[in-house]
Amino acid sequence: MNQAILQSIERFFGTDIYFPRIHFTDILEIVILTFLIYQLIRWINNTKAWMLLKGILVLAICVLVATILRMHTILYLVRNSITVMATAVVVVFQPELRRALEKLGEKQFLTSVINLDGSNRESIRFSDATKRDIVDATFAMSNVKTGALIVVEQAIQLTEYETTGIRVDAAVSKQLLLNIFEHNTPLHDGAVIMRGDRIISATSYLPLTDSSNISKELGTRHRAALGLSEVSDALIVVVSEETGFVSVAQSGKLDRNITRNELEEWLTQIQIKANATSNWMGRIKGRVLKHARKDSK
Ligand SMILES: Nc1ncnc2c1ncn2[C@@H]1O[C@H](COP(=O)(O)OP(=O)(O)OP(=O)(O)O)[C@@H](O)[C@H]1O
Repeated sequence: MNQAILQSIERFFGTDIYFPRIHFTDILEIVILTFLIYQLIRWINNTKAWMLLKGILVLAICVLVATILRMHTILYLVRNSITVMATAVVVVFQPELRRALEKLGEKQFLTSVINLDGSNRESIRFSDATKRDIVDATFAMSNVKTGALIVVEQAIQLTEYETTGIRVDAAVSKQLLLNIFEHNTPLHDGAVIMRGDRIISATSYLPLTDSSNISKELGTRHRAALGLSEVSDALIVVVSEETGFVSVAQSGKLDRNITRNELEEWLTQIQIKANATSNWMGRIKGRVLKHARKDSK
């Protein structure tokens, strides 16, 4: 039957049709390539590389036109300046390239897929009481226009940012958050980092985004929130000192001027995600332990 279909297709196209055999490794290769291309497109979209890509496209069109019209001098110049241009691209995009390599080096890229160091997933879950405290404190500060920057850590550990601030290690409460961000107190500057139900640090310094998409009216507090969201999976809550508006940054995007219900929704989403990861890791750990026990008998 299949042979008959193949023959009629061959007759239709008037040529031999060759269907290669597909192996498991081919499928794996397709999956890996799809994942890498997707990550590359996301990276290009979130950085200045998008502008570079547009520049390269314009240049490619110019070269094509020059080739069609046989403009030899232009083609000669393009041929001879390719090495210089490639070096210039590396120099101009050095911060982006460094960040991409750092991401790989710090295992953040891999830990976002699997937990390599076996760190306790449960520790990143937070309770409903913590969620309520964050929302209450955020909107209490919003009402009186107290600036705040709250980082809710997820799967990627933020140790390098935690160490730029002052260690707190205290249970989350609305009162503590209000106290930390109170004007003219030693801990009010910078960001608070939360892990699970605990505040682990205050006055932490976060990396600033250099994205040109962010509104000009937003200053460094919002730039810091967006910057951290570009290099980690954390959820960052910002209260503007100028307007009292509450915004949330995640995955390189800033959701501005959100309501109380929307903040609750954002926090519930990551709570659900943390639970799912924890259950998934728990199941794998359970199976590994079961096998280990069986082997030792
Ligand atoms: N890199 C950073 N990491 C953590 N916190 C930062 C960072 N940069 C600035 N901040 C915090 O932001 C404050 C300055 O906010 P700024 O007025 O520049 O920002 P903004 O986005 O306009 O916010 P606002 O609307 O609250 O004024 C600083 O006092 C500091 O607490």
